[in-house]
Amino acid sequence: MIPSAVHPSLLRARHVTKVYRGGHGCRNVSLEVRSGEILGIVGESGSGKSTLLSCLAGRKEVDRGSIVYRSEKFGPIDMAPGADDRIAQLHQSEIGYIHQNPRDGLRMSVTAGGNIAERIIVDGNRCYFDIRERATEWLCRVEIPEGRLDDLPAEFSGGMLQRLQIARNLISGPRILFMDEPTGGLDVSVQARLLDLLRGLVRQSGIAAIIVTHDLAVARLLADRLMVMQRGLVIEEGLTDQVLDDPHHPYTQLLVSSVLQA
Ligand SMILES: Nc1ncnc2c1ncn2[C@@H]1O[C@H](COP(=O)(O)OP(=O)(O)OP(=O)(O)O)[C@@H](O)[C@H]1O
Repeated sequence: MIPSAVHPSLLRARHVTKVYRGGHGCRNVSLEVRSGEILGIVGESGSGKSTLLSCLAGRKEVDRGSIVYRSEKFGPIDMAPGADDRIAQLHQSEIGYIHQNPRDGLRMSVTAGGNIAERIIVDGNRCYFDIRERATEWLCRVEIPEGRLDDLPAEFSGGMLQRLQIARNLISGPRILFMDEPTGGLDVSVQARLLDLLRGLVRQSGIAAIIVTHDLAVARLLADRLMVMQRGLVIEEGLTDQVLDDPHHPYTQLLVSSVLQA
């Protein structure tokens, strides 16, 4: 049962721990995210960022701790997988999840338009012209030519696939967006355009977001606050500029200086 006390945060995690057979996933992580706030989670490969993100989004079971999302429709929801069958509904409406590999977040056998429209169809919209119009509008917002509406994603470049995944997630007006290395695996120039686009869309809509990245430049551009992870633990957190310009923990200092030297 979720305590009935009302708290202003959209997402609240307490002492989240996920340990794999082979070792650490994430340990004892507590955080809060409020509406309109972008939290960055940074750290080297294997530090536990993706594990934490999956747990927070209710996609992975935790061994210990609690995660509560304050839904607009349902009120406080325990995000432990299986704890509440409304989590699946939230993933079609109030919650968005951007995978590093867009193929994991798209239906590759369905047209671009079908991919984008899925959430509004699930939401009950049955008007063909309206659905097509909104899908076209979102295709244009993510800078994909509207003539590609009926193409299959397999015919798209990596950057376009990622933009399609973003449109698919944002069309339902989610309140919180989880992003796992959204620009990973893309060329630098494609990355830069995608980041600009993401920043604009997230800021315009005022939604909360949690972005996992190993790239401090991405974190600097998108995040208001940062958490730095090492071996499953959060070792430093604060406002993004504060953490990156004046890192206190030796590991954060090393991360920042390795970028400066690159
Ligand atoms: N399904 C799994 N089974 C066992 N161990 C796992 C699993 N997923 C992740 N791990 C281990 O947990 C640790 C944290 O991995 P995780 O993928 O969360 O880190 P990360 O910071 O996101 O790294 P990357 O940026 O490389 O994805 C690593 O040691 C990893 O090998």
